[in-house]
Amino acid sequence: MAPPASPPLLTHACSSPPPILCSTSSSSSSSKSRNPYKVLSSSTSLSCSTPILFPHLQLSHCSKPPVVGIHGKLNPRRRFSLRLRPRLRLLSSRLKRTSLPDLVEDLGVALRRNSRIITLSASMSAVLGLCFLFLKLTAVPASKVVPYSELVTELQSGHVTAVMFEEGSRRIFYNTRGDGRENGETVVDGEALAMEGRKEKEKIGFVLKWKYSTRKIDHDENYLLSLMREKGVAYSSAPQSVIMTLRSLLITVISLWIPLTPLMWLLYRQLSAANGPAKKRRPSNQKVRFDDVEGVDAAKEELMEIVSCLQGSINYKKLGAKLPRGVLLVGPPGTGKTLLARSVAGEAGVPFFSVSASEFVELFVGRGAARIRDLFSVAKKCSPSIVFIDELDAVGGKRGRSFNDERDQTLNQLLTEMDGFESDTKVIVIAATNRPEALDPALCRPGRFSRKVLVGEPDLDGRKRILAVHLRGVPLEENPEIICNLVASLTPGFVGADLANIVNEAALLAARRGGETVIREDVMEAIERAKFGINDRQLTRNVVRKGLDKLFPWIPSLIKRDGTTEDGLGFMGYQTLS
Ligand SMILES: Nc1ncnc2c1ncn2[C@@H]1O[C@H](COP(=O)(O)OP(=O)(O)OP(=O)(O)O)[C@@H](O)[C@H]1O
Repeated sequence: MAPPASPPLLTHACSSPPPILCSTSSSSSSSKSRNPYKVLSSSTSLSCSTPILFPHLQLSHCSKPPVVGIHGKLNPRRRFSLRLRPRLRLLSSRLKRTSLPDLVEDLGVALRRNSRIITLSASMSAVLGLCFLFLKLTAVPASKVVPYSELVTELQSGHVTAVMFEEGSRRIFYNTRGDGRENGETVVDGEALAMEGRKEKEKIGFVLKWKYSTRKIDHDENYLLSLMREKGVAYSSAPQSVIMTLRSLLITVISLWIPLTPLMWLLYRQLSAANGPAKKRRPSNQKVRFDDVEGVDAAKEELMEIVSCLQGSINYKKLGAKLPRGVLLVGPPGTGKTLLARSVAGEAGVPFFSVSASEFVELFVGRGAARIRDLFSVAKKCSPSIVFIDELDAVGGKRGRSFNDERDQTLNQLLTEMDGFESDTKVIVIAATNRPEALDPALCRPGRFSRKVLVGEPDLDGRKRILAVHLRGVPLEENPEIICNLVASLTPGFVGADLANIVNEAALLAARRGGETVIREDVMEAIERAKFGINDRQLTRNVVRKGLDKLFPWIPSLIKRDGTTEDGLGFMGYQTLS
């Protein structure tokens, strides 16, 4: 990737040294011409004139030199700088490079991709906006809340003109002389409106007209009523208006739901993820054929028979036979079990449902079983079809070994589903595992995974044929057959995945070289990489000596500089012939 063109180049020393990409003046001209950016090791120090690329990387990793103030004190302001200027410059340079139509197009693509999230957020915002509008429109100036004793005092002094008890709550509203409502007109108006049950809007006006409110004290009603009768105060009771009830309900809901929303969202995600695979599971059109899988002839033959049964070229029903319900592919990793299953689907031309057993491992008890149910119901609808379960041991382990109830339930569901096929339902379950010994015996009984197919490591001939498959699209300098023979002879014990990787590595090495074809050296280097890994460090005697010295510093050097031990033996303690 080309580095950004215009970000400013910062120049300062770097005291903490994580490797960063930068150009250094110390690099030799030859290496510079090939790779202008090199990784700085901890020993490489940057001079003040060292231009540093990607300032954000550098700044986040390196501590700046302390900025010393006039009195020799550290200037803390500089240390916590947000480094806005370089960031703004970077942003503006990027903006300059992008045109308006591009931006509009990008925006359109982003909107289309996230249309579900956008619709959800828009509707949530609209609902919240409506709630807010409702609360705003129905907001009324609240009556002044006073202590109960004040109401009693005002009643005793004869200042109270009218009292109203709110039904279904403990609130008491009242007005006093001298607050503009003493002539009783408005109060009576409000009371009258409430009593007559007129429109809700007018009822709000009723609440507005009460200047004070207080909370009722239990067992004091009799005293309060006698006091009001004695003073000749008009008193009444009224229910809370519908709008006010709605309002308080809404406030309660919002105040409860807003903190709960993140939790609900997490729960929703978990549940929807649980439903995901069944929803998403669509029969895939397999392009893999039996020709693409080599070196596992016995397994191929077994599976070819199933394909013939599915296609109807073998009339197994005539002799009273039943189609095998399950085929278990057993073998070491990378031998082509998944590839074989895909080729079965490709050859049979039937829908293929591929799933990894770990997808059924769920947090909530019963979710894994539900997924299995969904998967099989879809597969049955699309029959004849093939269900492929990779790494079956993730759910098919022996039951009752742990307290993992969820896994046991999932396995029970799988057993039930495999039992539940009617004899004419053409759904074949192919499963793959590297650990057949870990499987529950119930899975392997006849009627479920009755057919076990061993997919083993390929022999010399198998390796040659696998290589030929993977070298089909690779331009080689030499005859492919020679390369196949060479690689196959050098890679005993390698499985299909290893061989595919060698071919890929060789092609990558050729591309790195800038070559048009893959040459023998690329292939040899790829084999070396596959066998020994990528490591520049040669295991010389010196390196071994240093390593041993580091591990056992208290022991006097076991190996001399010439590679022999004190007693003249080789460094591993053996007398060598050389
Ligand atoms: N017999 C083979 N013929 C051709 N290619 C093979 C063969 N075996 C493996 N490969 C290559 O290796 C890749 C990985 O193989 P695959 O996923 O089928 O292995 P697996 O046995 O299912 O491994 P695991 O048990 O780890 O899931 C395949 O995509 C294919 O490119």
